[in-house]
Amino acid sequence: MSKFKQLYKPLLDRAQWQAPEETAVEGTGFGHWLLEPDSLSRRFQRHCDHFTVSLIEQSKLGKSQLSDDERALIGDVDCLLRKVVLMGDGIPWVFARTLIPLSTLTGQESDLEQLGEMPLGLRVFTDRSARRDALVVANVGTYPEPLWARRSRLWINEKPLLVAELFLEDAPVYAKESQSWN
Ligand SMILES: C=C(O[C@@H]1C=C(C(=O)O)C=C[C@H]1O)C(=O)O
Repeated sequence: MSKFKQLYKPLLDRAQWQAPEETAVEGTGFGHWLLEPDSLSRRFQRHCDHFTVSLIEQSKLGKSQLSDDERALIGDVDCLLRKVVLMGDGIPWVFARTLIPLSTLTGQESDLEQLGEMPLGLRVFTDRSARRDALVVANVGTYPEPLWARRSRLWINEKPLLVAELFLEDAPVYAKESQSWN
């Protein structure tokens, strides 16, 4: 099992998700990253010379293994599970876990199963129908070091997928300059 899965999946599993307005993230430097409505991948590309995705795992997840939260957001459906690490200039920035209902992997979206190390967001957000909702955030760090995560539902051609992202220690979201609006 990769160190990323061993280290980071438990952190996402125990996240106590909150709506952004219930937290103090809005208007902060890191908040602009956590609340990014467009593609995070596109934003990361602007903050490094070489943005890459490393595929950690891709497998089928039976509907019985969904959490109640997940089931409420994407339905009681079998899914494709995709786990990746997003890297800027080779430095791990985000651990991401995505649930794509098999019913979303149909028609024009059947290619999502063969993404490999192509960033999911660059594929999804090229579609004019793409939108993000149900965004929640959580601090899964240990005081005084925050470690922020977010989860949101993406829609493409009115079909959902659920993305959870853990912003790792070296991500630009924690950089001093991110305190400015950008
Ligand atoms: C949804 C996006 O895609 C990003 C890339 C992912 C992947 O390649 O699996 C998963 C989550 C995101 O961090 C995005 O760019 O906003």
